[in-house]
Amino acid sequence: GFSTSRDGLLQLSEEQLAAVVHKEPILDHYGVDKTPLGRGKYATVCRAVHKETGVEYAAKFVKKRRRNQDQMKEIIHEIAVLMQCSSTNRVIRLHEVYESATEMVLVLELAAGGELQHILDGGQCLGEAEARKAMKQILDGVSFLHERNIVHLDLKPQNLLLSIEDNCDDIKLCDFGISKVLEPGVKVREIIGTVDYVAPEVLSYDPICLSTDIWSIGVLAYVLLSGYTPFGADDKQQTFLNISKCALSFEPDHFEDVSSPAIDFIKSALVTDPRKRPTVHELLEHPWISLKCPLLPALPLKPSESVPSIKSISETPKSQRKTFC
Ligand SMILES: Cc1cnc(Nc2ccc(CC#N)cc2)nc1Nc1cc(C2CC2)[nH]n1
Repeated sequence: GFSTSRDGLLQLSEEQLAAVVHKEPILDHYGVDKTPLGRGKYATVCRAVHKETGVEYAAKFVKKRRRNQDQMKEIIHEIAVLMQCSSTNRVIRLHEVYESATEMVLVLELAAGGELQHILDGGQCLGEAEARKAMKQILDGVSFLHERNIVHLDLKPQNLLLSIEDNCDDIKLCDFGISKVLEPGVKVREIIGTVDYVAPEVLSYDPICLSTDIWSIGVLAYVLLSGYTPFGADDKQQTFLNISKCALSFEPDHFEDVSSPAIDFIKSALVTDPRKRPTVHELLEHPWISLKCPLLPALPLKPSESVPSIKSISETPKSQRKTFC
């Protein structure tokens, strides 16, 4: 088990840490690419190949000190969260940790498809079926976290990784660098996160809760379906204002072929009062995601079954008609 400190950070005992941290140089065991794959807030991530096995990973280099402040508590928290998430495929797996004088290096599962953001670059968006499939996986990952009282606080397309390039069949959450564990009675307030995805309570410095992630999920669905951010503006201040006022609009030409269940899903999450937002489990039950009605029968039907003709459907009493959607 892991203990939490007063500020929402998980802790590891000396033994737990010693069990995962290697003190020798990572370069003794891995070939690390010079060009980084990308940068988190305070980290550099490079492709790394294990010399003996040839297996590829993503090595995340995190400075132990930042602006002359010790960051070990925050780094240990990220390691502990990743260790708690080792039983779900919806979160990037932690493999090993290396420690040098100045850095901690998290050796993480490589998602070769890169960031979901990459698909959205150039103003692209996903088709509704793709967006639904992506959102279902993201909700599965977030429900795993929320069941453990972990709030991610930085859900955005850059932190959603694809196992396979341009393919939304296997999406993984990453970057728990600013996540928190919410304990009853522990007030966590953080003015962080990425502007476009941050919830109103973060801007007004009110306590953060699991529903802070639900707001970001609403923004994510809006972006995947339209390619636009709902509150984006030319400058940060205006974006903050749009978020605080929850100035939400659905431009007809950005949403013309988006279904009303999808619009309703977005509207239900983008509610100013965090207590009025659905939980992640309620979102998993939302008609857009759970697709309450049965899908069209997979063709071809068995020879014995004939597809009912329109005439026979109209003769079938309403109560006995199968609904297709
Ligand atoms: C092919 C690829 C391309 N670009 C990034 N960008 C990136 C960099 C840092 C963070 C922020 C973090 N953490 C998020 C995305 N990650 C990739 N694969 C990863 C990246 C990783 C682990 C998460 C680093 N596994 N596979």
